[in-house]
Order: sequence, then structure tokens, then C-alpha cells
Amino acid sequence: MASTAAPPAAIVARRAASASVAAAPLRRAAGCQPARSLAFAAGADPRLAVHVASRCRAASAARGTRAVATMAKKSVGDLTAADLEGKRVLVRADLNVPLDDNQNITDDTRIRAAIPTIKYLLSNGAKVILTSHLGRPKGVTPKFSLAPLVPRLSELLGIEVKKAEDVIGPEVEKLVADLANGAVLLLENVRFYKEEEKNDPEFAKKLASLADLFVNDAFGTAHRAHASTEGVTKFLKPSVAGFLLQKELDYLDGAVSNPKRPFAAIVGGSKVSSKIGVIESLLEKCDILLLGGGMIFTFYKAQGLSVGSSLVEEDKLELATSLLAKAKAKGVSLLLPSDVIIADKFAPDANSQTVPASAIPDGWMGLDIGPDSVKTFNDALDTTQTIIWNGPMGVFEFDKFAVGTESIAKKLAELSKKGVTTIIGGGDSVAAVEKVGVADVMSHISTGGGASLELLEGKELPGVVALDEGVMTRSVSV
Ligand SMILES: Nc1ncnc2c1ncn2[C@@H]1O[C@H](COP(=O)(O)OP(=O)(O)O)[C@@H](O)[C@H]1O
Ligand SMILES: O=C(OP(=O)(O)O)[C@H](O)COP(=O)(O)O
Repeated sequence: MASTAAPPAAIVARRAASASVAAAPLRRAAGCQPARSLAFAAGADPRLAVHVASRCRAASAARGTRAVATMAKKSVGDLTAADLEGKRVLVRADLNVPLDDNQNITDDTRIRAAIPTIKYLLSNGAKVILTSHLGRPKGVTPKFSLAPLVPRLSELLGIEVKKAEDVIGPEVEKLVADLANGAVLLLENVRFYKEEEKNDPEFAKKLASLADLFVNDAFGTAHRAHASTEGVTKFLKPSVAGFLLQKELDYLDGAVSNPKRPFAAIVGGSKVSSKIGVIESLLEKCDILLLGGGMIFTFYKAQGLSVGSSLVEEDKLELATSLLAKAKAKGVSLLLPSDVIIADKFAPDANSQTVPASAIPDGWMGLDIGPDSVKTFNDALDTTQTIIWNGPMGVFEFDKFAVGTESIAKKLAELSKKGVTTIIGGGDSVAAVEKVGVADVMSHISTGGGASLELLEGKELPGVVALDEGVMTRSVSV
């Protein structure tokens, strides 16, 4: 996990800091590899390459940076000991971690990510009332209790965390009343109350009544308008963003809206339909778009290629064609893999072979991108300064078809070490980066799958919108 950066004074609201940065066409990546790649790029003529590259350099030199005043969300870092000493602070974290059958935590990333905000509050004398959901329980369900999280939380915070058996009510109120400055009380799973997901105002009011102020640090749940993410803000002032939420927004919104260029987006995963919004939104911002995963076969088929029994969304063929046209119109270099690894069945022990993307035989399915594509993608990535990645390049759960995904993960790690901003946008791509053991070197790894997708799609996150606003000045690339 990338370390949490020192928090700036305030965070930028969605899109607010977005200087209008026209997507600078970068034709070089496509132009250099016209034979190997099924590049669908605006102008794949190599003669354009030098012209465009020098135009990019001149443009970025001319751009430089400038300070912009924007509306921003207030951050916990804006609160000092004077604001926090002795105050009861309701902290919404996303502690929705995976547990095994014996209730052992199998990945504590989300717990570790919540620690900086809690420690900051404790060090300023606050009383922390910590709330989270775990899973999707229907009513009170013991296996979804937050109790198994207490030892790890205590260990990471270096203090004994107390645990309430309920979320609201007299017993919880008594525990809060007895809470000392610098102590933490973990409430029970907030989704044990059906009112949570309904964003019931009465429930939100009762939850809010436990505290004096609210910190939302639950990025992974920020796309949900629930009582503990959105509802409580109506009753608690101030309601501010935690450091994790702030860092997620800085990278997934700030760095993507105002990227160091050239800016490449890598989008993979199973279906076009689940990534339409992300692709359309990134086409407005990026210079290079690399596509992999199951969705590429819908693009191939839309171009008239045979795809065997690969995953295809027949009802998205027109959409794929229009996305290719949109990329061309915007001068974005959209690269599809030129070769694929095909399998005779969807299984880890399937027979496999590498074929050009234009030569997938009947009865075979593409489950990974091939070595030529990896090389082409790597060459394109070598030209960039910012990369965002969402979705695996193949069925990486099967070792035989994990090479493309793992190669991209390694490439991003190599570039990250050279100073390229590398952002992993949640979901399965995070699992891939962790599997390769390169998570620590990435600039940012999102703790939210659905939330990061929605943010990248350009949607507003209710858990962020509801927080208090302030004015900040920040410098952006122009
Ligand atoms: N060629 C392919 N055919 C079928 N499924 C694929 C293919 N490539 C990737 N996938 C699957 O896509 C899934 C991830 O898709 P998705 O949920 O959209 O990505 P993410 O979780 O990163 O957002 C993985 O389970 C992976 O096995
Ligand atoms: O794990 C979560 O989402 P994610 O799997 O999309 O990252 C969050 O905790 C939100 O959970 P939810 O999708 O049950 O609202």
C-alpha cells in the first residue's frame, strides 16, 4: 500500500479544481507501432510523431503552473487541538475488510488506511467514536460483527479500542459519556440497522447525537448516500473529510483532472458495459488509452474480426464503434492489443496458444493479452508522466492467463520509481498489483472499487458532496 501523503490544507471538490485542459493529442505511441498494434489512433503517420512530440513539450513549458482558487471540502487537517480537545468526533471509516471462515482478517489494508485520521484526532485530544459497515447484512447477523477488527485496530493505534454492542441507544450513550480524551469506541456494524442504507433521518439524527462533529474517511463507501455517510452531516457541524478520503480525491480526481502529461489510462476488466462511463470520461482527459481484458473482443467484433467464443457483448457493438470514433475525434491514441492468448476452455488448466488478434479460431476464447501487445503497451507507457489503471488485462485469477496483467503491474512499478504518477483505481487491478508485490511503489492505490469507478466516471459522491465547504488555493498544471 502506498503510504499516506502529508495532507494538504483542504481538498478539492469533484471537478472544482479542473483547469480546462484539452487532451493534447499524443500520436507518437500509435505512430511508432503501426504494424504491430491494432492502433486506432488519430493520425498513425510516423511523420507526425516528431511534430506532435515537440508541440507537446512546447505546450507544457508554456503551461507551467498557476494558482487557482476553488471551492474545496474542509479537511480534518484544518482542525486543530483548539477545535478537537475533549470533543466527541464521529468518524465514518470503511472497515469493510475480508474475513475468513474463522473470522480472521485476510487483508487489513482498509484498517491501516483509516489509522492516520484516527491518530490525528487522538493526538489532538479528541474522543473518537468509530463507525463502519462490514459486508451486506440483513439485520443483526453475528458473522458480520465488527468484533474481529478490535485487536488489529488496537494494535495499529497502540491503545485498547473499546467496542460497543450496538450502534445507537442508551448503552452506547453511556459508553460515549465514559470515553476519555484520546480514546476510541468502535460501534457495532452500522448496517445492522436497515435505516442505515435507507438514509433514514431519524436514525442519522440518533447516530449524530453521539458526537459533536463528523469526519468522513470512508472513501470506499462515499458513493453511498447512507445515514452514516451522508445523513449525519445534516446534524453535525463541522462535517469534514478525513485524510484517506482527501488523498483518494487528490489522486482520482485532482491528478486525473490536471495530470502531468502525457497521461495514459489503462482500462481492462470483463465487460465494456461496466466501464462505458469510465472510458467516456477518460477519453475527455487522457492522451493515450490502452484497452485490455474481456472487453476488447467487443471492440474486435465491432471492427469485423472473428473472436471465437471470447466474451462479447452483442448489444454493445455500436457503442464500441462510437467509442473508437470518439477517441479519433479527440486525438486520443486508443490502443487495442494486437495479439491475444487464447484458451480452449474457461479453466486454469486450459490448453493455450498465442495468436494475432485477427486470427482467433472458432471454439477458442481470448483470456489474456499477448507478448507483442505487452511490448506495445509498455512502449506507449514509457512516454507518459501520469498513468491510471482500472481493470485487469486478462483472467489473472488463472496463473496461465495472468502474464499480461502482471507485466503491466511491473511496468507501472518501474515507471513509478522513475517519478511517473501511477494510480491504481480499485477493484481487481489492486489485487493484481498486490499479487505481484509492487503495491508499495505505486503513487496511489485506491481503497474503493465502486467509489473509484464512480469518481472516474465523473459522478459526484454523496458522502463527499455532503461535507462542509471552504475556499482553498492550490497550484495546478496549466
Ligand atoms: N479475456 C477475458 N475474458 C473473460 N473475463 C475476463 C477477461 N479478462 C479479464 N476478465 C475478468 O474480468 C474480471 C474483472 O472485471 P471488472 O470487475 O470489470 O474489473 P475491476 O474489478 O478491476 O473493476 C476479472 O475477474 C477477470 O477474470
Ligand atoms: O467494499 C466496498 O465496495 P467495493 O467492493 O466496490 O470496493 C465498500 O465497502 C462499499 O460496500 P457496498 O458495495 O456493500 O456498499
